[in-house]
Amino acid sequence: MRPPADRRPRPDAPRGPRPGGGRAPAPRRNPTRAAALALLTAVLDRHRGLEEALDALPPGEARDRAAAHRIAAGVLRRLGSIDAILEPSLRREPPPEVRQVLRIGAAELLLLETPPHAVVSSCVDLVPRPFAGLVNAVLRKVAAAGPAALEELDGERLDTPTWLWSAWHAAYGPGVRAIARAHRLPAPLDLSLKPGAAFPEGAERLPNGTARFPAGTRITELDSFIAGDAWAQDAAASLPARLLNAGPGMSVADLCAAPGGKTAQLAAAGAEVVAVERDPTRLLRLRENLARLSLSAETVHADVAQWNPGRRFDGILLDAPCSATGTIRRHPDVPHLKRPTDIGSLATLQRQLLEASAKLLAPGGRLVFATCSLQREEGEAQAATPPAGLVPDPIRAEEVPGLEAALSPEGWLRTRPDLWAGQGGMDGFFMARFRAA
Ligand SMILES: C[S@@+](CC[C@H](N)C(=O)[O-])C[C@H]1O[C@@H](n2cnc3c(N)ncnc32)[C@H](O)[C@@H]1O
Repeated sequence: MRPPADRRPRPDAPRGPRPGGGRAPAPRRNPTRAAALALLTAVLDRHRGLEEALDALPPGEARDRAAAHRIAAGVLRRLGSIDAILEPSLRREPPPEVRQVLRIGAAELLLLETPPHAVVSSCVDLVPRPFAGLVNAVLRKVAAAGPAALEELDGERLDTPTWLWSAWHAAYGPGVRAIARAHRLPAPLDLSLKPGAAFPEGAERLPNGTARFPAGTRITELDSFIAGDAWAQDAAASLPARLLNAGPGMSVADLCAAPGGKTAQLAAAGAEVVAVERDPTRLLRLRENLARLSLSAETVHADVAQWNPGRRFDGILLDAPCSATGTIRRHPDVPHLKRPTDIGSLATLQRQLLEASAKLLAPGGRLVFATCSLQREEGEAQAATPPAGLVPDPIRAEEVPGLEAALSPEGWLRTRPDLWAGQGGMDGFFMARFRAA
């Protein structure tokens, strides 16, 4: 089907000195697409995080930010496929800004199915004049091919960087395809609730108690959030804190704690919690989150590797910094920002933090180690050699209803984005539990 005729002046028509004198006015840049361009340039050309890039957008209407995020996230999720579709139309590599605009146009035409007349001319208006004709011609071709063009590609493979595909194939075999497929969709909104809080209307109750809303739900409009009864936390992210079985009379150190989802769970369970975080801005956010929920915990600004509180704890939760490859559904910039070499240095840091944490555990106490990574170096390989003084305390099937298949023979829990696929999946986490010897 041919795209409908565009009544605007042809974008490649000369714009400049006009017969009557003076220059043609510069085309008005569509604010949503201009913002999407800023986001993609930040992530793909400057290697900045998508959230950080969103925060750096000039104050504009919320609608533009949300729509720009939707477009940019679509491009990041399907980057390999989009580039494969653009490739035959590009004789040479265009400047980065022009490539990003082409990707925006292609994502809108193929993924969001925005009508071509709304996409093509406003993408043309975003690029320098010499590239107007190219963008117009390429996007018209993409529009003519339509979304069916995507179906002819091996999108799962194309949209996954090779180093991640190889690592996941080695770890999960054919499961790599299901993981890659899960990364195409935005994650639902999951809420954890304070004990005794009413289950929110309209939410789906998952086997672990999480209240799940469809992707795109605005948390700030939900009654349980407004009432301070709930916080955003992926179903898988709610599991590590539960494995400590914390309650009144138990002292727990939540190490690497911000923004505090797990601190909130531990405090809500009645434990005496000390939350330790190295990043002062994130620590501030943790305090704000606890205040919003009317929960209390001691908060400490410290590097866990150096922290010496002069006491030991009955429970320790180490939710260690990691590559976050388990959260790609929520953070589609991750595959484009992380490098294979990051995994080794993060694994070294996790080891150091695990060794330091083990020294803080009271005799008989329990330690849970967790990362939101799908990489074995940041999970199974760490747990296979516990620090001195710790022995394995295998997680039992009855502790993780609905996730029995995710338990390894060693009693470690490995969640993946393709688990509970029919209900919207979950983040990829690794969890192992130990006891002080
Ligand atoms: C995976 S996030 C923690 C998420 C948190 N547990 C929650 O549930 O909301 C890791 C956190 O560790 C912090 N961090 C990284 N290295 C640290 C260190 N050496 N000491 C303390 N905190 C650290 C990061 O700033 C980040 O906030």
